[in-house]
This record gives sequence, C-alpha cells and structure tokens, in this order.
Amino acid sequence: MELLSSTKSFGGWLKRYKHESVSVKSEMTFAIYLPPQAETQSVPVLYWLSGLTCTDENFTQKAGAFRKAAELGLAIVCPDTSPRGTDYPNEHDSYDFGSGAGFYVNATVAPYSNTYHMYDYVVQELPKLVESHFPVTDKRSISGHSMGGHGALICALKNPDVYQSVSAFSPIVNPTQCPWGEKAFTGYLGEDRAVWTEWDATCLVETAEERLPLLIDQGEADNFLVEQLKPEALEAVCEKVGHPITLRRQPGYDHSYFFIASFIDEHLEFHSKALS
Ligand SMILES: N[C@@H](CCC(=O)N[C@@H](CSC=O)C(=O)NCC(=O)O)C(=O)O
Repeated sequence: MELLSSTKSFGGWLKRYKHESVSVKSEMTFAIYLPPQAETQSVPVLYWLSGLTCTDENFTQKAGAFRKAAELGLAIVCPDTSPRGTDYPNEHDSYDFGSGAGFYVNATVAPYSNTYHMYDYVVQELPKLVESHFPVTDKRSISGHSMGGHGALICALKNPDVYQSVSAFSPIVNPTQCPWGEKAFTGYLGEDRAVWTEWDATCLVETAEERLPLLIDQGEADNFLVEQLKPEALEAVCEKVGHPITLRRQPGYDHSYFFIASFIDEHLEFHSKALS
C-alpha cells in the first residue's frame, strides 16, 4: 500500500492509499478515517459505498461525517466506485456505466468480467486489507448512497454474518426494474434477467435467510426518485415477507450530499449502536 495523503480532522486522521487489488486486477484507491480512539485501541469500521460518478473523495469532502465519527470512535472506509486501470471500448463514455459506475457486482460479461469485481473487492479484499493494516476490529457495518446505497444493501443481504448493520441514502432499490440498473446489469451480467435477481436488493429480501434491519433515508424532492430509485418497491416486499425496514421520506431534500450531510450523524449513531 502507498500512502497518498494524511490529513488531521477532529482529532483523527483521514488517510488515502493506493494498492494493487487482486479482485479487480488493477490499482485501487481508498480512504480511511481513523478516529482519535484508534491511537490507543481497535475501533469498528463503517464501509461507505458512493454513487455514480464518485470516487473515494465525494464522501470524505462533502458528507461532514468526521465530527460524529470521532465522537463515536468509528473508522470509515471509502472505496472507489469502479476499477480505473482499464480502457475498454466505451468504458469512460457515460456517467452511468463503466468507470465510476461499477454497481458493486461481479461482472460476468467480457471485457468487464476481467476486472469489474467490485463486490469481491468490497466484501472480501478490502476488509482483509484494512483489518491487517489498521487498528480496527472485525466488527463491520455498511452504508452508501444511490448506486452505493444499493451496493450496501446487497452486500449486507448476501452476507448478514459479515455486517452488524446496514443503511442507505436514496438507494436504487430495485435495479432490475429501472433504467440505470437495466443498463448496468445488461453490460455487466448479460441478457438473462434471472441472473440479475441475485444482485437486486428487492429480490434478495424475498429470499433472505437472516433479516438484518434496513435503515433508509430518501429525499422527497429527489430528481431520481420516480424513475430510478422507487423505494416503494423495497418497502412492499419487506412488508410482504416481514423484513424490518425503517424508510424515512424526508420532505424537501434532493439527491445531493447536502441531504447526506443532514442525516449522516443519525446513520453513524445507528451503526455505532449495532457495532458496540
Ligand atoms: N448525471 C448526473 C448524475 C450524477 C449523480 O447525481 N451522481 C450522484 C450519485 S447518483 C447514483 O448513484 C453523486 O453522488 N454525485 C456526486 C456528488 O458529489 O454529488 C451528474 O453527472 O451530475
């Protein structure tokens, strides 16, 4: 691992690293915020998955999370949103597919199947790396925004033993049924829609073996709400199968990091409680 920067914040340290990833076969960058408590003890970790067009820096610069993370003694790890080391045809042409849009799945369609294994990277490789290099415990929670909110939901629903808690801001809850998801899943997973259901949070809730409670905040003035996000689909299936969900519709808030910053403290408290 190579340290790219180290910045003091609220008594703790925000550090950025790059490293060679086995899962995505290229160099990856991630950020970790270590609260002041990490100077003397191991602390639990919240993984944050960002949305379309983001890098590790959107959350660290815009969410305003570090005052509360320092108070709670919570480390926060922010990976990038896709591999960056390749140049496949059309990979960098659109904001909702390819670079910056890995959707936290393991791609099976060439050429993306060579490197776009963001699910393996987030669930397996990155925690192993973090837990072997930093003063952290093996207690993990996961959260994210939009594409990353959905990423957090599927990581937790597929691995309830790996995470103590999960939350999301404005998640794409049912990617098999919206334009962003249909485009990404066709490109990464192929034409067989039956395969897609293994990567769709709303479908996974139907068959979940453990029922980790879901906390979701959704702005009611979000431009993407009706066409892409559709939280009512997840709410309906949770009600049908008895999966615990707290879906908070927040009047006036849009899709931006101003929304995330307004409620991030409550999500950090939710995770800290589960992690303690
Ligand atoms: N075309 C728009 C859409 C990009 C956008 O809104 N990205 C969101 C995530 S959307 C779902 O995953 C985001 O987090 N943007 C970064 C930020 O710092 O706000 C555009 O390119 O603006």
